Amino acid sequence: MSLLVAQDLHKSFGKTHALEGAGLTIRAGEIVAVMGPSGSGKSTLLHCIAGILPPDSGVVRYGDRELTSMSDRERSELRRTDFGFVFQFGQLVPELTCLENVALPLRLSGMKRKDAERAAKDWMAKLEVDGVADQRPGETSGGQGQRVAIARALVTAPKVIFADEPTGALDSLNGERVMHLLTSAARETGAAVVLVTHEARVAAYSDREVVVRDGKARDVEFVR
Ligand SMILES: Nc1ncnc2c1ncn2[C@@H]1O[C@H](COP(=O)(O)OP(=O)(O)OP(=O)(O)O)[C@@H](O)[C@H]1O
Repeated sequence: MSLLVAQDLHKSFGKTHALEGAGLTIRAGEIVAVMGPSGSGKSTLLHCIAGILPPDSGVVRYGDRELTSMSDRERSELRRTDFGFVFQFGQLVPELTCLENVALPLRLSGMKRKDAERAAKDWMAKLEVDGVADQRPGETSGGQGQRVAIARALVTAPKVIFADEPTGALDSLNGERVMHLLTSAARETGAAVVLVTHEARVAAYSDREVVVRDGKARDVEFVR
């Protein structure tokens, strides 16, 4: 079943045509790697399909709803309820402890502190970072920080996790560990993962690869 469908996306930044007719289909629960050379438009595509960046033209559908015709407010609400995000540098709130960071999305949706922190602790244990619960992000290693960020992305049980170079700042051993934990957690919850990477080693964790060249995405059916 198609969960997220993007058709004929165009996006320019001044004279730079980042996307020129890109399309993509993500099915429920699948892990898709978006690959391609630097500057080909991978991040722009991810931001457009995740409702972070409005395309200049083209359509993005999520289930039976059209992201591209929603108001900013509806799109933010959808991102909060249905999507999770992991970026290259975790993007945790530095003033909060790791536990508070993971609990934050639940607190923002109105959950009581105690319940939110209990759920956050469970996810931190699954990602093997419960040991840094009381530390601030600046006091953890890069790999721990990324695993905390993944716990935060998963805590709301999103339908889709968008990950942009989640292992980009890690050494290969930590990168493998993060990918293993991210993909097994996603498989456990049934979340789809859209993973931007330029590393074949990272893409090897996906079910399927999509290659972006010159702002156009081409599906490569490659089921492992
Ligand atoms: N906010 C922006 N302002 C101006 N130009 C941008 C912006 N974001 C992206 N671009 C340009 O759009 C093109 C596509 O960028 P994008 O970041 O999507 O590529 P990418 O494939 O993710 O690259 P990389 O692998 O290097 O991260 C590039 O030429 C980039 O310079």
